[in-house]
Amino acid sequence: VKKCSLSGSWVNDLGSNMTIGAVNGDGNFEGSYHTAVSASPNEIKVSPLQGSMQRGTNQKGQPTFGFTVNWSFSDSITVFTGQCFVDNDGKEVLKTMWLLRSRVESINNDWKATRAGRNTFIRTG
Ligand SMILES: O=C1N[C@H]2[C@H](CS[C@H]2CCCCC(=O)c2ccc3ccc4cccc5ccc2c3c45)N1
Repeated sequence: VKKCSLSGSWVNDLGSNMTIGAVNGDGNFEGSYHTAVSASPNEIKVSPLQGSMQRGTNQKGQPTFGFTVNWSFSDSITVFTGQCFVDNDGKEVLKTMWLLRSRVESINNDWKATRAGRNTFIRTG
């Protein structure tokens, strides 16, 4: 099976763009994320991401991964987790789920502080 690599540039179903650098020997990587959407009143800025992917030898080249985006323009954070697939046309697709934790003023508001969702990413360029 063609290997699926996370390095490079991706766009998701919301129009957000992400660029991931080289994956090091430990399976760790860094990159940047430019979200197309936000529920924050602040202007959206490119934000750093860091993550890891599984590189077990038993992988059929379709690794699982996780990464965290620290929203540089606000006091919130998103963790993505998913898997890199090669689809039937040989295209690489990242199927992910995410949790967005927003800062809330009081523990009484903790119940409404986490949003969850899914995103699919394909390569750009
Ligand atoms: O590509 C993708 N884009 C979206 C999905 C998952 S991540 C998400 C973008 C999140 C941007 C930060 C944000 O909305 C945000 C930032 C700061 C906030 C501060 C305070 C908040 C209080 C209540 C609710 C919020 C909801 C989102 C917030 C923030 C808050 N995929």
